[in-house]
Formats: sequence, C-alpha cells, structure tokens
Amino acid sequence: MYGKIEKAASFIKEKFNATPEIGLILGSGLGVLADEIENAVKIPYSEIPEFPVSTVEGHAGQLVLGELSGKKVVAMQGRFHYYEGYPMELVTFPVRVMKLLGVEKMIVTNAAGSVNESFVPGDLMLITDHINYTGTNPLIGPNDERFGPRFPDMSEAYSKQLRAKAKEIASSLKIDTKEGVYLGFSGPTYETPAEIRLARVMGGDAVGMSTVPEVIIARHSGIEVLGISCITNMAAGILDQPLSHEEVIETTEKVKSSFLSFVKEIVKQM
Ligand SMILES: Cc1cc2[nH]c(=O)nc(N)n2n1
Repeated sequence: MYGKIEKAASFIKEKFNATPEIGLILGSGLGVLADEIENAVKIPYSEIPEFPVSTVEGHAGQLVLGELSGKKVVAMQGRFHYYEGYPMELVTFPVRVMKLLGVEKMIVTNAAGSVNESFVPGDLMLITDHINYTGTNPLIGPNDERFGPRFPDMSEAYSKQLRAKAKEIASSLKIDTKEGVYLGFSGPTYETPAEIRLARVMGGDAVGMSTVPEVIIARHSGIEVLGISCITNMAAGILDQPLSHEEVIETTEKVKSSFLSFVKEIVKQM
C-alpha cells in the first residue's frame, strides 16, 4: 500500500511543486470552497495513479492544489464514501497521500443530520468528537509504522486549539456555531427513527456517512484535525417527513457564503 501512496504523491508533486500545509476535505455540496483556491492546479482523481473515482452526485472528483488565504492548500473536491463500496483503505487513501505531500493540519467538512433538536438545518457544528458507528475501522489489518502506531490515541481526535480558534473567528464573523459529537454510520440509508434515538442515547449530536474514516487515518499519521458539520436536515423521526439527498444539497446552498468566509478565515489564521 505504501508504494501506491508514494506513487500517487509523486505524481501530484510533479504537477504542484510547493508543499501544501493544510488539507481540506469538502463534503456534499461544500466543494465550492475549492473554486476559491488561487493559482489552482486541478487534477481529476481519475488521472492520479491508484486513486479511486468519486461516484456521488454533488461531488466533483478532483484534487485542487494552490493558495487559499495565503496558505498552500490541497483540497479534495468530492470525497469517497464507504457506502459507495470502496474498501476503507481506499476511502482514506487521499488522506495518506496528503500526509506524504506534507500536510500537517486538516479541515474536514461534511453535511450531517441533526440528532440534537436544538440544532437546525443551516447550523454549522464544530465537531468536538466522533463515534465510529460504521461497523469497521480503516486501520484494521497490518499496521504501517511509517504512518503511525498500532493502537493510536484518539483522546483528542479533534484539536481543541483549532476549535478554539474557529470559535473566535466565528464570533468575529458573527457566525453562530454549535459544538457537538458527530456519529458516523456506514450509510447509504438515512437512519431509521430508532437509529436516531440510539444515536441520541449514545451522545451523538449529528449523524452522517463520512468523516470518521478520514479522521481516524489523519490522526494515525499525526495530522491535526478541525471538523465542521453543516447541519442539512433534522434526522429521521424528528419531523414527520422523509429525508432526501436533494434536501441536503439544498441546505448547503443556503449556508454556502457564510461557510466559505468562515473556512477561508480559519485557513488564514491556522
Ligand atoms: C450527508 C448526510 C446528511 C444526512 N442527514 C441525515 O439525517 N443522516 C445522514 N446520514 N446524513 N448524511
């Protein structure tokens, strides 16, 4: 596996010879941030050796490297999900490539359903911690010590320091943020009302189908992580209405501008 990651990283280095210090993983409908990257080098995932190809509507499927708020960044415009049928090591492959490119800090964003009824669609939730309810783990299998230890510590998976900075920035930009625990299911089904009640009992504030695998791999290789969920809908059973991907994309449309200015300012001050 290490050889494949090196191959992908050296292919990218040939096209972008600077060292990106910040990695960005942009969730459903939040890929617009990548369009703000200056002097952008855009590489479709299909051109990068060993990279999987994204299949979800609303995900572009390219790596974008360049400058954002004066920092060298690498952004995933479109991500890979376990529910698409990729093995976890492919879902998280881009995070290890980012590590080899030199990334030390990462902002992971996602769209999520609110379990905590005080969170409403359009809210931005700073992730304080996650619950891995995917039923698996990207680190299962032989450990590659070149990335990290066999049993990684996850006591501060989401950087307190980055979160404090994000909170400061949010208040200066008059953006109201929440804080909470992200509970990751495998998907692709949205949760049943019973699963949402379980998520609540377990201490989840928002649910989604991504982020957990990428953050586990990021933490394994010592990358500092800030996680931001865009609350796109009330989770199943809270309002008596069905859920849809359209609703998710629609809500991200609404929060786009505040989300963009928020993350750009965070990148500037990281
Ligand atoms: C992207 C996304 C949005 C939601 N909403 C929800 O209630 N449950 C999910 N799993 N997801 N995932």
